[in-house]
Amino acid sequence: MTCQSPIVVALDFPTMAQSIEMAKRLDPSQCRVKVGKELFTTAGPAILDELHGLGFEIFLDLKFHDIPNTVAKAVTAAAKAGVWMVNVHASGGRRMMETSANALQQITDQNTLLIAVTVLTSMDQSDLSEVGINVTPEEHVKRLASLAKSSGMDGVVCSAQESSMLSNELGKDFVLVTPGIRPAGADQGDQKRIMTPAEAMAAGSHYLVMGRPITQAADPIAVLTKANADIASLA
Ligand SMILES: O=C(O)c1cc(=O)[nH]c(=O)n1[C@@H]1O[C@H](COP(=O)(O)O)[C@@H](O)[C@H]1O
Repeated sequence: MTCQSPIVVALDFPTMAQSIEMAKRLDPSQCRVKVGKELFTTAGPAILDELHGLGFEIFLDLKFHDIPNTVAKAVTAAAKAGVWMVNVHASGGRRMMETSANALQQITDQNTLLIAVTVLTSMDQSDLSEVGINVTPEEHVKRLASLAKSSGMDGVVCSAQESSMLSNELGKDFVLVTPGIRPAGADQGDQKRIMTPAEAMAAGSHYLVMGRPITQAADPIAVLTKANADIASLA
């Protein structure tokens, strides 16, 4: 089923049963889903089969960061499992990203998107300084995104606050995946660099990752429907 929406719902649940219960309330034409570290660690690859069986395209968000050979093997395994998108950390460097991109090119029957995480949306200037990076989040995102593009990545994960800058710098075809999406008035939680769904799309984001504002809402479908409507009204 072709998904009409840029929204990717993060199924950050502690059990397979809870994530499937949420997925069954969602419609694969209205959103994609994301399987992250918590769910994959508890449920294993079986969760991918279950969600594919429900008709969803899956972003497997395990943010691989290791030596080039290990990451290339991991993204290959993800592509063979048929996921729509998989990610690595751009800070793993050029050889890690190039080796992974080359490995995916060998798999001719899959078009899995390979995306690099730049600066996590939970981090701000002070978090970067503490790990020895003394430039603004925007500058560091730009540096890592340029490296990701020249290393063969299809796009990056960044905050929507950087989408406009990256779209101008790296072109409109370079895929921008933006978490830290908060409808007006929603709880910010641990996210620091945030935007609303409509603002993020207007800034040039291609895909919006939304977790708690949907999954923890009293009426998750209402929040998703409203976000899709706000985005559609931009067109
Ligand atoms: O790669 C990601 O998806 C990701 C990168 C990033 O920089 N920030 C970020 O929040 N994420 C993920 O996006 C989701 C955001 O969830 P909420 O904050 O609940 O909307 C979580 O599953 C995070 O793991």
